[in-house]
Amino acid sequence: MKIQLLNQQPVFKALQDQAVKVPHLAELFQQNPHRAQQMSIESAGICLDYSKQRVTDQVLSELEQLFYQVKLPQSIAELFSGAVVNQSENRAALHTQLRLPAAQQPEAFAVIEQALLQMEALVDQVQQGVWRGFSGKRITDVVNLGVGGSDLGPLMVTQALKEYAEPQAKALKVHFASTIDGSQLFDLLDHLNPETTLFLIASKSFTTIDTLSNADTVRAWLAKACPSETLMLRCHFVGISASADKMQQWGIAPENQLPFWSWVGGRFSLWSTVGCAIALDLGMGVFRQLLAGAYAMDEHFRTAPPLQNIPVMMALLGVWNVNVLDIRAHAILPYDGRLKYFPSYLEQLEMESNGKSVTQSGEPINYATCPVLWGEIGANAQHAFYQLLHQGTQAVAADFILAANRYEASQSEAHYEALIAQHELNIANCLAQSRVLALGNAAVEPSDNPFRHYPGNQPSSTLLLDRLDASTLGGLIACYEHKVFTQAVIWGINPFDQWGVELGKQVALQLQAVLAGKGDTELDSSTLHLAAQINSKRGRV
Ligand SMILES: O=P(O)(O)OC[C@H]1O[C@](O)(CO)[C@@H](O)[C@@H]1O
Repeated sequence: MKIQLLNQQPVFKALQDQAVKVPHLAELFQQNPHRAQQMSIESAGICLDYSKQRVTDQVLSELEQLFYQVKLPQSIAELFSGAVVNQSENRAALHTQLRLPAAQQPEAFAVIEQALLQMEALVDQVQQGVWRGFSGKRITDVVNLGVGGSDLGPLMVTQALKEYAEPQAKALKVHFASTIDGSQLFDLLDHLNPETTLFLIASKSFTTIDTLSNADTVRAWLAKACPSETLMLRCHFVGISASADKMQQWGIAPENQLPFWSWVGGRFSLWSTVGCAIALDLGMGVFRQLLAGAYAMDEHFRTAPPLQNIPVMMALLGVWNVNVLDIRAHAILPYDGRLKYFPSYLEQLEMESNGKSVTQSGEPINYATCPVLWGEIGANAQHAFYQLLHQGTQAVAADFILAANRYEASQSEAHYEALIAQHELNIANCLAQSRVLALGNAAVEPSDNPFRHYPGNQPSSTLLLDRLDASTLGGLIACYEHKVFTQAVIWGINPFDQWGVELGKQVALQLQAVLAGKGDTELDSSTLHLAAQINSKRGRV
């Protein structure tokens, strides 16, 4: 089927005509004192305030028309129904099915709850000390070996929700190692005890060299300490993958395998058994609350009208910024130290999904798709790259993410009041930054000094959470997943494949041979010269 391109949609020209008509944000706020109330949507413990986006009522009405012209209602229904939305790989993308409450799962998806129960049993055994290492000692440390979607989600969630860890999970330390160079393992293995460490090998394909090379390194490390290979494999490795065969070939027996399925995309997989590290670190109850929060957002996405729909509005505003206002950079700015890894998580979710330049059916696209997306804890980034946001030459859109409530559990602690004061300071900083970015200094604190000139008019949205907990975090992640899907439909691309990462993997294999002095020397002079220099510096000439 030929996809209709965004710039061929009837309303696109009208949207372009609006670009020059939208006044500066300072003026928009002056014109309408109720702008923020009118441009806020709330659902599942999350409020999206998009009043600091450069839109008028006319633009919103045209974006709403765009939603219907690209047939988003049908596409959303198809996504949830398990239609083949990933056409280049001929697959459904059913991450939403993973968070449907068990009571509502149709028979065909009974495997989801079965896999969760299997994961729960494993988590219980490890947390209760029933699962033991080869010498009979209880497991004290778990290391998740995975990369991309098999690492970033669990890493981000465990960091974000540490303070909600259930009592039985607290004794266990969960670590993550992803880097192909082995540097994380190099640091970790020095401190870990082979008798008491369990490794989760998480890889959807079970072919990813980054993860398998880390797995081989720990296997060698364990083999030195453990007298029996069978015992080592049984007591120290759990495989999490969509390929039972490949896990088996590596040496992981069926009883140590946690399954998931080809219809769960890697970067959408934290809701599956890939979330095992989350359940081990925080408890199965927390993991189920995360699923419930995501489900609440799924329902909101599926049913709310476009202009009242948080993910849809985030997507439409993103398209307006990228394709009409020509803003090609997007900063993710959580004002919360617990969301340290949220920007990296979204870098994969958004850029691996929508960093595409051909349509679902393979025709080239002649407009921009995913912007460059990056981020950092907002208050820290104020002391790093905010200078560019305020006074640089790039237009940048931003998402500010903030929890209204914080430090509620530790009221009896002596330092509680000081922490509350810090939270208020943090809130004030978040609000100050989005205000200055939007309005500039003319409307805030006028000055003739050119060094103190802030042009403003940098658009941003604020995602205000009631509090950051498992439920709102689940909703927040689902919200970005649905934003990504909505944008992909508007751009006419497939968000569920990632062919762009394949060629590099292939070429790395060739280069391994070149470095070993065996490969084809028909390479570009830069690569050849670098390889020769590296070999020479390593004394391998
Ligand atoms: O889970 P796997 O199969 O090891 O893949 C890890 C990651 O590698 C990628 O395929 C990209 O190389 C990601 O899409 C994926 O999340």
